[in-house]
Amino acid sequence: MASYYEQVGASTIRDVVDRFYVVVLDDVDLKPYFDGVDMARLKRHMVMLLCSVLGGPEVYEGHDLGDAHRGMGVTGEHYEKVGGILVTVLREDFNAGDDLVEHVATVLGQVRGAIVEKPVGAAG
Ligand code: HEM
Repeated sequence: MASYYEQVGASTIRDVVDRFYVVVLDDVDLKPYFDGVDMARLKRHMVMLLCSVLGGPEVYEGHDLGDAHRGMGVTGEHYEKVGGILVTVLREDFNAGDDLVEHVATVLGQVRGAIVEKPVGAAG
């Protein structure tokens, strides 16, 4: 059976990532995290990561996700928001099927612990 990557194609994955960051940066709570960030590089790394998560041949060459987000103080609430944006973009803007969306949601659950530094509702 064709991998999700083969079904979707690398060029669509690039479009998904472009759209994803448009929505993320449009959110007043999320935007400040990305001040001064090299977005071209970030998008390139996110595309590689998403391609490999979907079964493509790309090898993720960015930092380990824990290292990449260390010190940012990403809250659980903001994590759910970002993950929710990715899922919504896939489902609503790109008509991704349930299987693909569920696979991505599973991976989001697996990497959450590496990225979130503050539990939901924690002060500060
Ligand atoms: C939802 C799951 C997430 C995934 C899969 C993810 C993935 C990534 C990847 C692949 C990078 C690039 C690392 C590198 O270039 O070496 C990155 C960087 C970054 N992420 Fe995330 N991320 C997630 C959630 C978040 C959240 C919730 C926030 C903040 C609210 C966030 C903020 C950032 C920022 C600001 C950078 C840039 C770091 C820098 O270049 O200095 N990420 N992320």
